[in-house]
This record gives sequence, structure tokens and C-alpha cells, in this order.
Amino acid sequence: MLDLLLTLAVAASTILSTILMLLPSRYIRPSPPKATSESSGAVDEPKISVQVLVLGDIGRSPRMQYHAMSIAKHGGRVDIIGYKESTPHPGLLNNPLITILPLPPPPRILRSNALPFIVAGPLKVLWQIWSLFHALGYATKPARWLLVQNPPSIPTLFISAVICFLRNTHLIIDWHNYGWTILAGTRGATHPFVTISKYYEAVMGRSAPVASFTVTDAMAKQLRNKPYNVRSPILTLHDRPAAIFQPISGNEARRAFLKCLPETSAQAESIMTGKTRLLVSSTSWTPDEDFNLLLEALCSYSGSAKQQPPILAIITGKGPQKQMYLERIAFLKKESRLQNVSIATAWLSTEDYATLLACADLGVCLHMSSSGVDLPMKVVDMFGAGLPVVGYGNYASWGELVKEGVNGRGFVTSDDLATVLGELFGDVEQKQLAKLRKGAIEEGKRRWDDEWGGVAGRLLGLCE
Ligand SMILES: Nc1nc2c(ncn2[C@@H]2O[C@H](COP(=O)(O)OP(=O)(O)O[C@H]3O[C@H](CO)[C@@H](O)[C@H](O)[C@@H]3O)[C@@H](O)[C@H]2O)c(=O)[nH]1
Repeated sequence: MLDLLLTLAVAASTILSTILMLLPSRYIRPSPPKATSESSGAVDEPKISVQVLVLGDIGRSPRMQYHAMSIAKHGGRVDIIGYKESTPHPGLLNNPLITILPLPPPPRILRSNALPFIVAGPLKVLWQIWSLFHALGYATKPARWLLVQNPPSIPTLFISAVICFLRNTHLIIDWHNYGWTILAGTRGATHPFVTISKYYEAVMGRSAPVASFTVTDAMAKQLRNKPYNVRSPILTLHDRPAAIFQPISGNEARRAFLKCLPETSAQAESIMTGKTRLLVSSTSWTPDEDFNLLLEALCSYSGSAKQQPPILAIITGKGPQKQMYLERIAFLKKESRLQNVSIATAWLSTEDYATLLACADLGVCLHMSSSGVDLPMKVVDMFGAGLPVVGYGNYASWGELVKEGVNGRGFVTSDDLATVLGELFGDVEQKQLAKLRKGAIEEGKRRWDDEWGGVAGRLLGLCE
């Protein structure tokens, strides 16, 4: 009997020791040094170390890329972890303080619609759990901070909390929106997954982070109340334009760019003289943006009895519903409902995307906000480029971003949008657009760096 007990004790202690040895290493102050520059043999140590996590395409996650660049700019070491599907922001590449760690994408069968959601969903989550755990726990050095984008929240928030516990890391959740409201948009508000997801997000939000950032004041206020009841500090960090978004420097620069860009080259002169109006919208082609609103408005504009200037509409971005809308556009063209309107879609380099916004006459935003308290980054890009915006504005936080008649206009229905387009583009002297442009330039003056330093920089101990 004693022999058996002894054998069991040895086995249990061996298993426990093995588990302990296999656990991810822990963060110990100061952060592990990494050489950044060597002058007279001295090695600069990064001030802090941060894992920046987004369970999405890094290149299409502007806010998380800006976080990474800001941390590095202030001397912090960053591992940015996410999918690498498109080219990341140039500021991330070749930066000695920033390492990009790509997550392996789930197998093709889980990404296609071959399996029902009830099977593919959990399998995809299992895949993500393992890849996240490996990336955060083993493929990267221990860090003082983990800054995680929410949503997606499953399984990101849970894995982040476990990793922070194991590695002695402080967790910050960067709330861009809520996962459960997005899920409700596709599955319906009463779907059991939506309820589970809501309470999971509330529990994780309440228990896991040492602090949270939100994109609006309205969201911060919600998080302090039921069902979230977050008690750790919540700091609003409004999206602001990055330095790459600037108003165009003059007519010659505008003409040169419009002539070079394949989507605008044929109509460059006509846009320059104001005969054709250049409208730009950007999107991730997700179900929370109803492009039918824009298409219907363009059809009404096109069918108007009034003589109105032709429109060239360029929609930029990548995403799941793109093909569906391309088919819809082809149908409307075939039906001759887009007479004086041309529509092109594109995915541009970050530089070209920024310059196109600066060269356009009007930006359109169809972001509908599943939660009512997030805000579209694209409008911020547009203001940075000095571009006035017309956007869907029927949600609580819209007024935190766009001032009606000062830097943009809001709409609710496609008829409203058609009316606004008629008013702005039908104004031969372009006085209204000029006024809005002035407001957009003014709004775009406060930049990401100014906003970030006072909120995130201070929390991380990088700025005064
Ligand atoms: N390089 C490049 N980027 C593009 C292009 N077109 C769009 N983008 C990028 O895609 C973004 C728009 O993507 P959305 O997914 O439509 O984002 P959003 O609605 O404007 O805002 C998102 O981020 C916010 C936080 O920053 C969230 O609050 C919001 O819920 C949403 O997730 C733009 O800001 C821009 O960075 C392109 O042709 N080229």
C-alpha cells in the first residue's frame, strides 16, 4: 500500500513539474533587453514591452497598427500579433522595435461555408485558442502589457486573461465595439450564441483587464453600467487621423494623382474642372454597412429630373460582401439605373488610399454601428485628409464625431442621402462643399499622436 502511494506521489510530482516547466515564461522587471541602437557600445533598452493583439488582418486594423507605432515611437518594444492578409502599414515594417507575429489562418474547410456554423464555429474557435495560446505564450517574449482588440472577443479575451495570469502581464482591452452586437446583426438578437456571447464579454470585461480604452464616451459610459459593470479604469481614446492622412497640397498634386490612379485617370480632367464629382466610400464589406442605401441614393440621383453633375464613386476596401454588391451594381447598370454615375471598387496601398481621400469631393460612410456606441475609423481618415463626410447618423455616438453642417451631414434613409447628394453636388458654386471642407480640415487637425499621448501614453508610462 505504501509502495503504491509513493509511486502515485512520484508520478503526480513528475506530472506537476513537467506542466510547470512547460508553462510560458513569466515577465520579470525590467523587460528583457533588445538592442535598438548601439553607440559607443551602449545598448538602449526599450522602456516597456507590449503585446498588441488583434484576431483579424493586421493591415486592416488601423487602430491597432497606430497603437503599435505610437508605443515604438515612445521607445517601447512591441510584438503585434494577428493575421497577415494584406500589407501592414509602412510604419510597422522595418521598425527595430516592432515585430510582426503572423497567426496561422484556420484550415480552408473551416473558412469556407462547407460545414454548418454549429460545427465550423466551435472548430474554428479551438484552432484559434491553440494558435493564440502559442503566439502569446511561447512565440513571443514575456511582456509587461497585453493590449487586445475587442471584438472579436471569443476566444481572444479569455486566452488573453489566461496568458496575463500565467505570464505576469497587465491586460488592457481596447473596446472598438461589442462582439455580441455584431453577432446579433447576423444571427438575430434572440440566438442563444448572442446571449452567451453577451455575458461572456461582460464577465471578461469586468474581471480581466487592469484598464480599458474605448472609442467613444458613450461606450465608456455603457461599460460602467449593466450588464458590464466594469470597475477598473475606462479611458476614452477617440480615433484620430494618423499622419499619413493630409489634405492635398494643391491643384497640381491633385491632378497628378488623379491622372495616375487607374480608377480615376480617364476622368481626371473632368474631376479637376468640377464637371464630374468624385465620391469615395471605404468599407470592410461587412453586414453592418448597407451599401444598398448608397446604391439606391445614386439611382435616385441618376434618375432626378434636375440636371445634376455626373458622379464617379470609388468604394475602397476588402471584405466578405464585396462580390454580392458587385453583382448588384452590375444589375443596376444593366437596368440603366445608373445613368450619370460610374462606380469602381478598389483596394489601394495605404498611401494611395490616403491621397484618394484627399483628392475626393465627398466621403460617404455607411457604418451603422451594431452597438450604437462605436464610430467608424474611415470618417476619421476622411477628416484627416480634409474630406467632408456624409454618413448614416442614426446612432448615439455619431454626434461625437460629425458636427451637422459643419464638417459633414447625416442621413438615415437612401432618400435622405439622395437629397444631400443633390444639394451638395447641385450647388454650382460648391459653396456648401467648401464650407464643409473647411470644417473637415479643422476637425482633422487634432491627430492620433496628440490623443494617444495623453491617454494611452500616460497609462503605459511613456508620456507625461
Ligand atoms: N490600405 C487600405 N486601407 C483601406 C482601404 N479601404 C479601406 N481601408 C481601411 O479600412 C478601414 C475601414 O474599415 P472598416 O472595417 O469599414 O472600419 P470602420 O467601420 O471605419 O471602423 C472600425 O474600426 C473602429 C475602431 O477603429 C471601430 O470602432 C469600428 O467598429 C470598426 O471596427 C479604413 O479606415 C482604412 O483603414 C484601401 O483601399 N486601402
